[in-house]
Amino acid sequence: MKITETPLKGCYILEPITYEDERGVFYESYHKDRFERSIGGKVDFVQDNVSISKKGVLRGLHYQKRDYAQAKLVHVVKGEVLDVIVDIRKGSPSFGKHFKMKLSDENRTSIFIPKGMAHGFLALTDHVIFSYKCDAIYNPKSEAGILYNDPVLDINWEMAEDDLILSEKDLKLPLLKDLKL
Ligand SMILES: Cc1cn([C@H]2C[C@H](O)[C@@H](COP(=O)(O)OP(=O)(O)O[C@H]3O[C@@H](C)C(=O)[C@@H](O)[C@H]3O)O2)c(=O)[nH]c1=O
Repeated sequence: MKITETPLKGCYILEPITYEDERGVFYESYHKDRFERSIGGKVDFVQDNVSISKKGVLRGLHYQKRDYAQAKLVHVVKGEVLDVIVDIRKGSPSFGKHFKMKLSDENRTSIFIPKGMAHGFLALTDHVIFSYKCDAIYNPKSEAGILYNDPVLDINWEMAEDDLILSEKDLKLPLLKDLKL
């Protein structure tokens, strides 16, 4: 596994070794020991999630507050997404900055997102299967988020606004400046 730290401290890109033969492909999507050695710390994942999205679906930007803050290990099983991570850690030198990257079933790359980040992704293909591990359980009362097109974040989603599909909930998310962090 190749690991590279992104410009957001503690947020890593993980590229697995893949094995291809006449049957297809094999790779380890998660290996606890190697993963923890690579990031230099322990993470106790307690929930695995899968979402399936049509092309143009934008989910985000989400985080859970305080005691339910989640670190995530995200990965695309099928299709391609533009994955976006925003640093909302108070006092962080990269506060308000984002990192984005395409994740797909071709690059087979995962991103480790530490606690204190907001996360979202845009499905670039139909029937995207997005899979991720979380180190804190889902808690609806702790759910929070930031509006995907908050001008302060200046995220280029690389798709026409008219083609984006968002939930009612995500369209009503607040701006970064209005969050109580
Ligand atoms: C996230 C989540 C949702 N749900 C339920 C609540 C709701 O009825 C339905 C759909 O929820 P949402 O619309 O919040 O799903 P979604 O927009 O896919 O939410 C996810 O977005 C990405 C970007 C993330 O980073 C995740 O942490 C998560 O917030 O699933 C759970 O039961 N458990 C969970 O862990």
